[in-house]
Amino acid sequence: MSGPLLLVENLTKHYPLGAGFFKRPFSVVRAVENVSFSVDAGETLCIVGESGCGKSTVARLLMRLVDPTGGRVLIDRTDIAGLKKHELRVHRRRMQMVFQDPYSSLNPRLTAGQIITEPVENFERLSRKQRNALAADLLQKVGLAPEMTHRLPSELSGGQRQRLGIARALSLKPSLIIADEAVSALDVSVQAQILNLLVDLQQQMSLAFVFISHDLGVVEHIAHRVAVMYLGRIVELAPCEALFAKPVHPYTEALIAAAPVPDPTRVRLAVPVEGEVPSPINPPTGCAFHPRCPLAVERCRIEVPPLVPMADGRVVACHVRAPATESPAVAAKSGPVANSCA
Ligand SMILES: Nc1ncnc2c1ncn2[C@@H]1O[C@H](COP(=O)(O)OP(=O)(O)OP(=O)(O)O)[C@@H](O)[C@H]1O
Repeated sequence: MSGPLLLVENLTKHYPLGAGFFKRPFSVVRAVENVSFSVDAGETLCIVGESGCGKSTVARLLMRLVDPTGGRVLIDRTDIAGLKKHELRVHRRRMQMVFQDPYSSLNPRLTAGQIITEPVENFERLSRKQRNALAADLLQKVGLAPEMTHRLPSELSGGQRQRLGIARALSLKPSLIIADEAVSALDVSVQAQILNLLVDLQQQMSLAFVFISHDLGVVEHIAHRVAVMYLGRIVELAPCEALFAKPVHPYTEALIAAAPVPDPTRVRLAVPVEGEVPSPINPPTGCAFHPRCPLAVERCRIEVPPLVPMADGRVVACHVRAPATESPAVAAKSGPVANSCA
């Protein structure tokens, strides 16, 4: 098959707030604005950004758990907006979701074996023998012992529960997994085990991931490419190594500067960004980052910067660092740092 597995074009989601005369909303939350990206088979795209920048809304739009205000999502060139209910159900086999909190997303009354075979049984009848064989295979794939099949979620550790969530997501043999803060609730050592598991599974099964996280340490471990979101928009999308070595957008630079640095030899970048993310109900004019940006000029207050392609394959929306009218090969002022991208 040619072309990307997932193609997202100008995706927009405005949530109406309240209802006045003629059911007109009082205002809207501009959760996602004109977001575009693609993901190839076997690739991991990470979406990062501070709380409230629209990451989870993108995940929900990809799964069509909410309908977009504008734009479209194509999986294998099929626009998911055009699918009827039964077609969507079949299509959803190809995309599965792994959630942040494996405890609340797993039915506490079902055993591990029932939890992981349930998605398949929604589509086809399985004999007891087939069910047991499927459960054993999936448990083994995610590094859990076959004896776990009779355990309830409450009898498992956080890491084991997340492995179970991953096994359930794998049961329908998807091409794409959307993981929303899938390791955020886990201890750092367990996080590393789950991330390594995801990378192994990706290699074995040519899985693609859209991996949503606010933790740059996690992102650096797993990403092939990274999309940085700020107040509903992508402000930089770059190959992982390039992004960590030389962030171009001042917001990306500030996020990396604010992240804990486990390696003391690693150079810290500029000063962390100060202040809060503005409200998506009444976002700033021009570049939404300008009130917090140390580089902001008059143009930033007036015009929304377009995403400009750079020479190294990234796109950046910044009037100062990637002006639309100038040569795209504008380099960030920060020096390179060591990194460990996937
Ligand atoms: N159903 C909804 N109705 C109204 N506003 C919503 C709804 N869901 C999300 N929002 C708003 O949309 C914005 C983006 O939320 P979203 O959950 O996508 O952000 P996020 O980056 O995933 O944040 P976090 O990391 O805290 O989960 C926020 O301002 C949020 O309050």
